Amino acid sequence: MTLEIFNNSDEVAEKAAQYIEEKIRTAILTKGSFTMAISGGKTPWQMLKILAKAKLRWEKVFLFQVDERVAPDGNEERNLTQLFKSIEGSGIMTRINVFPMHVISENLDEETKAYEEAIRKVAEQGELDLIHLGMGADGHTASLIPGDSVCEVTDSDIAMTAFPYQGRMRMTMTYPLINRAKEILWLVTGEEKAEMLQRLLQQDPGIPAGKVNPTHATIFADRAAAKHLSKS
Ligand SMILES: O=C1O[C@H](COP(=O)(O)O)[C@@H](O)[C@H](O)[C@H]1O
Repeated sequence: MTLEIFNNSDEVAEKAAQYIEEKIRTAILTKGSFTMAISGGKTPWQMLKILAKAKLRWEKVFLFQVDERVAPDGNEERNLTQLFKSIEGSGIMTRINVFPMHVISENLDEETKAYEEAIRKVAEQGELDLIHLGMGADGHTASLIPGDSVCEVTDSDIAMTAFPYQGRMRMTMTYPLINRAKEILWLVTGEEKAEMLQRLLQQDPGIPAGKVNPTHATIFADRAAAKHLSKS
């Protein structure tokens, strides 16, 4: 696991966008396409806004969601709403292949299977080229929530949480899929994440983030999140 520390969250977003742009460029040149997944919350959107300005062959990019809240289409809490807001006006909207998690269906278990299949159709052996992850101040990542049995799922790539978290049920990528990714890019910013960043680096299995495969993982953090690190 590699750690890079930047001055602030704006710098993290800019460097992460540059990093992903380079990965996309190389993948398209070498194998013709790029498959990636993006998390939700608040951290990724600035990065995505910057990335959307890159001159790339966006029709070769397949973008999945790491997780989603069960809420109506267009709801501000939906990660998809924020994703679309981040790329609107950039000109990539009609070119990039976005795969929304369908969370307003009557049968969400069926939708989890359908999403898993959609990933397997475009990503060989269901291995995404890059998964972006964030981390909550409680150590959750994706919607792998502390104490929720969704963290124990090993036979599906996509699953529903057993309980609402912050008021919403969620659909999420599970460990098997996340841990198969060719590369993981963590974005961790803000002082409230400082303790969890230490635990992530120690691969502490007591928090959901600590159980993510560290082998091909890079963490981009800001100084606030990394404030304890020089002391440890
Ligand atoms: O609830 C969520 O939170 C985590 C962390 O979000 P962040 O904005 O604090 O980085 C996020 O990774 C996850 O996708 C999201 O649903």
